[in-house]
Order: sequence, then structure tokens, then C-alpha cells
Amino acid sequence: MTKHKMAETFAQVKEEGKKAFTAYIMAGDGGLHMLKETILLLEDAGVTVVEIGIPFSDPVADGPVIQEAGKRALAEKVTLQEVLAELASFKDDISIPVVIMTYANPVFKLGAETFADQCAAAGVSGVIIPDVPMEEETEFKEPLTKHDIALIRFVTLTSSDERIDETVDGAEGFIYAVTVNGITGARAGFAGDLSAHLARITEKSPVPVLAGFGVSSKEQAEILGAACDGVIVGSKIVSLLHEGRGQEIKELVPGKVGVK
Ligand SMILES: O=P(O)(O)OC[C@@H](O)[C@@H](O)c1c[nH]c2ccccc12
Repeated sequence: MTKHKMAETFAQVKEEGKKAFTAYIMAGDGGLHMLKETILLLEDAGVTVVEIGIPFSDPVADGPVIQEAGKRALAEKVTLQEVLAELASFKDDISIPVVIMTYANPVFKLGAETFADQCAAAGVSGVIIPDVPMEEETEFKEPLTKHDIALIRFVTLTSSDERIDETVDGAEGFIYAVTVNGITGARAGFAGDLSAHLARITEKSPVPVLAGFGVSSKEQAEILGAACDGVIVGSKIVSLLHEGRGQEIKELVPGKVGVK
């Protein structure tokens, strides 16, 4: 798939009266052979997009749950290249768009061109590199653009209006709207003005705006989703999969807006 295909998927979800639901998983947690099965389980659960994390030794933005999953995956010696090769082997058997989440270092090591080529061969629609700010994205973006793969940008709670304008200008795939100040992980509550913040970004953005960090229940997904185009759920999904409770993931995914 490509970023244009991903855009079609988002449009279809909207047409169905639903919000997008992106599920983050850690590649190699439980073994790389589990990847296809896990993606099919997410598809069945009604997930819109799967965000596949690549295990990394120094995951600065990851909270404890994702860090532990990364350690388990690293113990399996799973690498970026292996994940992309594995994905390529079954890409025609899955139907939801795939986004790769990796830090800059593994991409540098592989080379941005090779990385983009291998993402294309793996049918990847988008890439998230959280430690690469917009100002430094060009060398990653150019080779991805050749393959019609999106480089996804972040907006944070502290982004000024001016910064939001710059970020949405030329944004691709979707905007990752970070909902808390800090690292990933489940949280009980959010700032009171979060919905207004999300609505403001959504109004400005040419691509869907998805809210992520700390979303761990269907109720939270519904509340945040109401102010933007959907949510991203990581730690909760990673925990459920690790505990062998993958069947419960469907209970996190909201149905049609306004229908309980
Ligand atoms: O785990 P949470 O709080 O549900 O948040 C999603 C997040 O885990 C996932 O998108 C992610 C994992 N590692 C990251 C690093 C940076 C930004 C985002 C991420």
C-alpha cells in the first residue's frame, strides 16, 4: 500500500460514520513469526491502521510497557531489515495500511534510500521517526516520497499556533497529535482543554489528525476521537497481546459515532 491507499482507507472509515483506530504493536514481541497472525487479529478487531514499532536499544520516547516489549523483541534479535523482509513475505495477505515506527539511528545505519526501498517492497504506507524533527526530515522524506510513502509529523501540547500551521502545511499520511507531555503509556485522565486543542489542529490539517499517548479504553477513544479523526493506542494493545488477551482488543475499538 501507499500513502494514497491509506488516505482511501481513512476516507472509507469516515464514510462508514466511524473514527480511525491505529493500533501500535512491537515487532518481534513474542517472536517475528507472530507478526502476520497479530496483524490479522487487529484487522478482525476493526483496527484501521497498524503501527509497527521496531525494537531499539535507546527508545527515548517509549514508556515502560513499550520498553519492556522492545527488550523482549531485542532478545529475539529482531532487526529493522528482518521486520521489513517478514512484512514483504505476507503483504498481499493483509488489507490494513502499515506504518513503521522506528528511531533515526537504525534508518541511518541502513541508509535512507535502502530503508525506503525496503519499506516499499514491504507494502508500507507511512513511516514515523519520532526523533527526527520537521527541520531535519528532508533526507528521510525524499526517498520515501519516491515510493509514495508518508513521513508522519507530530504536533504536541506545547506546539504554538505558528508551529501547528508549519506542521500541517505539507503534512502527509496523518498528523500524530500527542495528548500528554511525557512518554507513552496508559493514563487516567487528560488536560481539560485537550479536546479544543485537537479540534483546532483538525480544523487546520489537510490530513487526518489522530490523538495518541495514554489512550487505553474505548471511552477515551470515543472522547478524544470526537475532537479529531481518531486515536492511536499502543501500551494497552501491547499489554493485551503479551498477556495472550488479544481477543479483547476489539472491545477497545469504538463503533459508529453516536451508536453505543
Ligand atoms: O502507548 P501509548 O501511550 O498508547 O501511546 C502510543 C505509542 O505507544 C506509540 O505510538 C509509540 C510507541 N513508541 C513511540 C515513540 C514515540 C511516539 C509514539 C510511540
